[in-house]
Amino acid sequence: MAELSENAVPAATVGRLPYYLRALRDLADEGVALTSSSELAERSGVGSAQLRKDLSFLGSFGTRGVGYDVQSLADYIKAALGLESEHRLAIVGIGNLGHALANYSGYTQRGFQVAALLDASPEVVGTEVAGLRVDDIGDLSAVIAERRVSMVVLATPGGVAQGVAEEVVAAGVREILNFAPTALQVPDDVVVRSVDVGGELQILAFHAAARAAVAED
Ligand SMILES: NC(=O)c1ccc[n+]([C@@H]2O[C@H](COP(=O)([O-])OP(=O)(O)OC[C@H]3O[C@@H](n4cnc5c(N)ncnc54)[C@H](O)[C@@H]3O)[C@@H](O)[C@H]2O)c1
Repeated sequence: MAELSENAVPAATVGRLPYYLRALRDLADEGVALTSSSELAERSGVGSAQLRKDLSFLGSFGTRGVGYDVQSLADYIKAALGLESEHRLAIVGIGNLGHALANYSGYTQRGFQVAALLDASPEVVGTEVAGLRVDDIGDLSAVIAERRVSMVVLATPGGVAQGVAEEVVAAGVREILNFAPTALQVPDDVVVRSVDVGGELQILAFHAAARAAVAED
């Protein structure tokens, strides 16, 4: 399939595609060949009208009364997400979080391979983590070029994250997954996604407080 332009699909739809893909993979693993929009929506945790609308941005799928072909829809979403070829990652900052991220076993199944680990500490550089030798951050641009790294996962302390991100961008990387508690300033053509477990917990705390306030009324 031709790659979709970034602007053709709303960001919120792109954000749900991985959930549809995971649900389709589960169905395929269970030997299910055809699925309905309601089943796929339920497994993905969205409403079926939302699912149909999201899929309409990608093309025309499904046969009325028959449903969606699990494998071909999964292949189509994979292509839309740019997962037909493997993406090679570097994880920068191999502390507590970097170790956990390096040891995560789910990358391959989802289209990624960890190709490099980098850190600044002499105690960490040269050690082996998850089967890879940790490289020195000073060798960042060479490592990125040699290992054909296209995405970087940032797990350094917040205070150094901006500087590291600038080096990563200078080395040619355009996609960064940022775990550091820093709002990274990057050029317009660089995409940063930030993960914040603490922020998510605060949102849950908001809902808990709102529920408690209603119960008190
Ligand atoms: N987003 C989240 O939900 C979430 C959750 C946990 C931690 N964090 C953040 O992730 C980061 C890492 O947390 P941690 O607990 O693993 O910390 P840590 O101190 O255990 O690890 C940080 C690592 O970064 C390395 N480092 C420092 N400066 C560097 C540089 N310039 N270049 C490369 N490596 C460098 C250190 O040597 C260390 O190994 C912190 O910023 C923390 O706030 C975010």
